Amino acid sequence: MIDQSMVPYLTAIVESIEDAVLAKTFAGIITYWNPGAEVLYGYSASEMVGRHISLLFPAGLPREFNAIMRRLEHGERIKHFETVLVAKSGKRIDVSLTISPLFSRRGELIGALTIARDNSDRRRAEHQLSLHVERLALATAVARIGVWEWELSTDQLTWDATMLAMYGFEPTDRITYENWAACVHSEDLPGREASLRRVVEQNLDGSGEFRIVSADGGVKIISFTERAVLDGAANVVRVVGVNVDVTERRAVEAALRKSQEQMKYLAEHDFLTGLPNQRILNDRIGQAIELGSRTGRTVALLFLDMDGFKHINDSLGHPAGDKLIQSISKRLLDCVRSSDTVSRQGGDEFIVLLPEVNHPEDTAIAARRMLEAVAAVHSVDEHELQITACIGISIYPDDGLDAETLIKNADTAMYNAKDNGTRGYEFFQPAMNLRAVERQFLEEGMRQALERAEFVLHYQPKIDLRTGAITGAEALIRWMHPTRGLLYPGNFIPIAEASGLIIPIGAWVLRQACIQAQSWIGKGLPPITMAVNVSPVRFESEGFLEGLFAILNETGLDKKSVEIEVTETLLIRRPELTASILRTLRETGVRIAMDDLGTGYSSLSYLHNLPLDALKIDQSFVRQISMAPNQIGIVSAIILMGKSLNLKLIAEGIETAEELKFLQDLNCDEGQGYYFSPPVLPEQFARLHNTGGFRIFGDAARTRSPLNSCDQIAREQERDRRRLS
Ligand SMILES: Nc1nc2c(ncn2[C@@H]2O[C@@H]3COP(=O)(O)O[C@H]4[C@@H](O)[C@H](n5cnc6c(=O)[nH]c(N)nc65)O[C@@H]4COP(=O)(O)O[C@H]3[C@H]2O)c(=O)[nH]1
Repeated sequence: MIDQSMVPYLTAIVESIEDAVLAKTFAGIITYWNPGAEVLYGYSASEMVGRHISLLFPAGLPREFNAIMRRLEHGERIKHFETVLVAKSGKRIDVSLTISPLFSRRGELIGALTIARDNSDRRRAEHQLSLHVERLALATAVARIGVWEWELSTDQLTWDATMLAMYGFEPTDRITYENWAACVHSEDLPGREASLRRVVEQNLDGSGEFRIVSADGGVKIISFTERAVLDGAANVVRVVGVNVDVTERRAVEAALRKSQEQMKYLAEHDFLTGLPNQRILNDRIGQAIELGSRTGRTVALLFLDMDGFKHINDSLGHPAGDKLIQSISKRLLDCVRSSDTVSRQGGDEFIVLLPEVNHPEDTAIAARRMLEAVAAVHSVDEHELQITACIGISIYPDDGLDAETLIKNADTAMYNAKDNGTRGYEFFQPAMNLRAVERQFLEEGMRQALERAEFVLHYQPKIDLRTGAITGAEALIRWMHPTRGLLYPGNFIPIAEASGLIIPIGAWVLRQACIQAQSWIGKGLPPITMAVNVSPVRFESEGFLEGLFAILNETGLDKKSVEIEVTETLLIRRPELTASILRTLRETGVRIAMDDLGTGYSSLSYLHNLPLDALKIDQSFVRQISMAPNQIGIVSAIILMGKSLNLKLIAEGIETAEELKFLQDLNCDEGQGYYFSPPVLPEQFARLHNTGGFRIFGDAARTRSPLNSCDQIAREQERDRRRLS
């Protein structure tokens, strides 16, 4: 029994605790309601005392109520009965109830005392936990993370559904260590078992990758992590682990790696030939220089450029041009060692790096080998193509200490090789740089020379070698350079050709020559043929014919009075195109002369296929008449062949009476040369023409030039020329 004196204290305790305390009769009528109950349920004591407890029940009496009452009748105390009650606000509250029976003095059950504790927070926490667990399960399923446990005491393996699916097991299959081991790739099993041993025996975490082989032979790559679970005495009792199927990820990574490698390759190699590009070449030159500076070895750089590649590309199309470049690149690779680098600079340019050269002269051997390899016939589609190349060579350390200088100097040497055109390769010499600067200077000047009217034409008479009459004039360009004085074509035409400036310059020459011829006719001079040199570059340029006809129409000169002098190189480079352009020209009446005959490499035999009017015998052959009489057979042969093709023969550069006599004897039709007159200004030419030409006697030795000053002019020009070259 409770000491009555304690009642106030007990009441104070019950009134002050946070838990809800209520007393009710056996019939369920509330007889006591503490402040904690007011807070929990929202009802005040006055509202609840005398009311039935079922007011708090969500939907009538809970099923367990009667059972609880029975247990209370037996004097049992109900602990932690969890249920849901409804507060005044209608909110459902999770509560944990402790219900104690209340007996009368006579021991009859008269009611119950209930202590309710708000369980909402704990429930929420539990709910959150179960959500986490669910999410984790979902995440492991989505991420295809398989989870497993190995209970060491029972040797029981537990796998989740992802694990089973990963290994191809059915949910009903019994998983044993042996089943698992049978799935592991035989090469990886020892490693896996060692890892498990380390976990079990040494409590060391394991992780890594291994392969499993499915029943159909498919291989999966599995990433694993495993760890020991310890008991209170730090003994390993369980091993838990996760498996992730990373097969696809590894495949994607491999594909990504491959595409990155491909991108790197493309960034460093020429797409057409697969050769290293400029970037890699620069690196390799840098490495070679570094090595060379330590070992004292020389490094050689060969700059190759194809001759006339553009024409092959234009006439046969880019696909054929590309195949030719590929064929050339293979040949070049065959010429060098694996330690050498062949790189393509774009277009038809290649650079070959020989990182270790004992003697610079050895490079000449390599260069000759490359020239031969390039020159051999290339089979491209149905075509048998031939192409030549020029090579410029620079040597480290003599010609430069860095990649840029070495490349620039090899390039300069290559241009010199093109100009000299004999061996096909040239070693760089410092003087070449001066020439390159000079070329640059002239090219820049030439760009303005047309506008500033710095070009002039001189005219050299062509003479009928039987009568001495002037039959024509050859227009020859000169450049009145503002600081250098009079420049001859040899000084600037090659630069104009290389830069393309020859196209406007050539058009100017033609227009000027036609205007001059018209002007002479206007002054009453007998009509003559006006010969104009046409550079191969211009001849092959787009719109050449249209431009030429436009000028002829514009100036009104009779087409039959115009003679185009073309060189043999055209025939070698693009025989079909050349023949077709020449035919069109010829049909309109324009005359065509083949210049510099015999200086190129063409076979004379195909000349009969071309629509020619005249052959010009180069002055080097004419010179042989007086300088090497034993070799004059070739002049006779050219004349005889020309005659047989019904072509007019014009000898160039006649300087002596002896040469003239010889040519006359061979029935050469026409000639020009200092013996008669050098190229002269238009007024001088008009005066010459006015006199009716030259008196030619049967005895050539007595032939006289009508212009006393001719010898003088020729001498002065020769002097100028020597001074300039
Ligand atoms: N030693 C010697 N030389 C003689 C004699 N008679 C004439 N010559 C020179 O020989 C060259 C003949 O011209 P080419 O063979 O057409 O050779 C020309 C031609 O290929 C080219 N050329 C000249 N003018 C033009 C032009 O307007 N356009 C183009 N594309 N080329 C031109 O420049 C070359 C050189 O022209 P030039 O310096 O004017 O030199 C001219 C002329 O002055 C002689 O008896 N002895």
